[in-house]
Amino acid sequence: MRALNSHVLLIDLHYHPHVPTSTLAYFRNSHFISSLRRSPRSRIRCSASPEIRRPSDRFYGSTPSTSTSRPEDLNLFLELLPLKMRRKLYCHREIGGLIEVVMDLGRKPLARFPSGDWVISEQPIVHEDLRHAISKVGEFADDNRSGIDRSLHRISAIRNRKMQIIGLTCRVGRAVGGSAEIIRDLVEDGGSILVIGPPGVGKTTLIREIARMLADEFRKRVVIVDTSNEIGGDGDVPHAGIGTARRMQVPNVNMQHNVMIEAVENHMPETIIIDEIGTELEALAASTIAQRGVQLVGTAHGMTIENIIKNPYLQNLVGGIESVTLGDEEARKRKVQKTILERKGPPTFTCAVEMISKTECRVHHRLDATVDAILAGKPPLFEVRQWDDSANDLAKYAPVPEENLGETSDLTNNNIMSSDIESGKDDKDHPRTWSTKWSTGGSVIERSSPMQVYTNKILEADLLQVAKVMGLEEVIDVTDDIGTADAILASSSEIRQNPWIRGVAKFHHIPVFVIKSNTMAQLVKAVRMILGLESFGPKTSKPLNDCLDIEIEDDEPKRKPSLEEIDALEEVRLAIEYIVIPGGEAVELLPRRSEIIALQLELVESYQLAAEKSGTEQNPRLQILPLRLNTKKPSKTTSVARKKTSPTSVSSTGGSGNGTSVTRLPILPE
Ligand SMILES: Nc1ncnc2c1ncn2[C@@H]1O[C@H](COP(=O)(O)OP(=O)(O)OP(=O)(O)O)[C@@H](O)[C@H]1O
Repeated sequence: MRALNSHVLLIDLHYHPHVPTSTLAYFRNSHFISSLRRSPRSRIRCSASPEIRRPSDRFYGSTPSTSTSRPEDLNLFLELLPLKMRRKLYCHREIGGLIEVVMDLGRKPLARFPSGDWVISEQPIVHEDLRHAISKVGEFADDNRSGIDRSLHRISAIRNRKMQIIGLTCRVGRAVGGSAEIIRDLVEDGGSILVIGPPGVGKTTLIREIARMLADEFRKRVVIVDTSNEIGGDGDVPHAGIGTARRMQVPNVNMQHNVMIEAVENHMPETIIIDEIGTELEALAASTIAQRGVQLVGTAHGMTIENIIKNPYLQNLVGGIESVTLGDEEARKRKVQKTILERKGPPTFTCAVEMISKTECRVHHRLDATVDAILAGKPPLFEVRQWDDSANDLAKYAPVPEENLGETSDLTNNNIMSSDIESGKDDKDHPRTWSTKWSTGGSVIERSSPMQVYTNKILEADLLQVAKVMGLEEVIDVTDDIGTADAILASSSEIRQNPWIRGVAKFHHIPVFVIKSNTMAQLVKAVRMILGLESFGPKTSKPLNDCLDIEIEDDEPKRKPSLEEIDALEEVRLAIEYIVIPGGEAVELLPRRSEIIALQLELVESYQLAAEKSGTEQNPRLQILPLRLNTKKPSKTTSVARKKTSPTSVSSTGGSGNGTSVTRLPILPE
């Protein structure tokens, strides 16, 4: 059951004038930035019900969402500081958003706020200040971290070579209710979620709230593997911020992976929450857990998925990578180099969230697709989400991939959630809400349902099957009613024979997508073009009186001639250039398959010579005659064939009158 059952879901697709500044900063130097700037983006806004907002408090008011930490939690934190420093800090207007206090021996103490650092006192820290702070916290574990009993604060120590503490980083921990609203749909979906982001961006706070949400709202059996007691707080009774989730402490950091496995084996969890997966063993333990069908929510340090892919210890989290050497044929088909990188196996996590700030993130709905795209050197598709605390509003931006930009001007505002489409994801929160606008002749028809395609002499079942394989069955459908169709899909022969299709298309302002053959490859391309996932290419005829004709070209690379073909054509060339033309004699060629004979005939005709078929039905062959053809220009295919066989150029040195003789060629060198 959803806790925020009064959520309002507004689907609002339009050009959004602003991209959040911090998002832009994050994407600087990235090719995504251009697509974010240039592309029309779809925006989905989800407003949460007002109940989740509580009256803001000076201590918690400046934070996004709502802190569920108690005021005494902050008092516990401030007690770490000597009285004078405490008083000064307490008066700071941003005290509610305090992130950390840094105390280094012999240096001025610093307070870190979201707005920047602030010097608490001009008096440098002395041993006594450090001793005071240390006396208020528990023992430091072997990761040099400690906490304050029943609070979420984290105290990390810096030691000198004699192992004496000479510096402290004291981080304010707080449970922030509502901080997981930004990815509520992912949490609810039940897939495993990898959260990555730079230090201090709010990963621990986010997964703490996810743990609470899953345990309290979705009634799941949640076990937190709490390596440095950061999620559930210090002490044996966990902090209220984790709700009814259970917490397992870890005696020392090197045992984190053991405790992860132990959690699955002993406590029958449905979800395991783990902060900071950082070693190969932990990554392996995570993948073991995922294989046992347990939902996993974990964090790792890194800015982007690419960082994780490049990290040899964490690679396993995204399925691992391996280099593969392709055969010539395969490499040509895929249009890639022979040695490529590929994902080794399925990633441990279903989706990934790259945290940009406490209120912004990038969601990769399908981690496998993202990893594959990165390995193939293509931009991965993701969704940018931004939580607006003041409006209690979630905005989702889906950048259109770069390759889809630029050429779709005739079908403007073809706004589709491309990342979701690509991922084949069926968002339960907003099913069947693809909104498409076709702009035709100045009038815009708006619709909020799957694209309706009218097919002509193309099996509907074929189209639907292809859409299904592509994971796009939710966004494309077929219709019998051409008047309500968004697009027409027809074969080129049909279009030639039945010009009425164009007439109707023109009348209803519907684009016509024309395929040459009913192959899967052409249908895949057609589906992508209809949905605006692929540009139309140079062959698109511009709108003729509002009717847009889009010819779908074959992606197949032009086939190289086979050895047999080269051999047969070379035979023709030699016969013509050595015997037929200089000697004026007919030449009978070797028996060949009829397709090859057709090619030979084309080449003969390109020399403007006549030929006739001879031989038996089983062994057909061609005879080149020393007779000149009157007209016939060399065809395109023939000229290609000629190039392949390196023909010698014909010199026009004269010719005989009655059309039966040929121009003689100079004698060729031996
Ligand atoms: N949504 C939020 N609203 C207000 N404060 C937040 C929010 N998320 C995190 N914080 C604060 O930001 C600071 C850093 O948060 P957190 O410890 O969760 O970051 P982190 O990414 O886990 O850091 P690290 O990687 O160093 O462990 C903490 O003081 C925390 O209270």
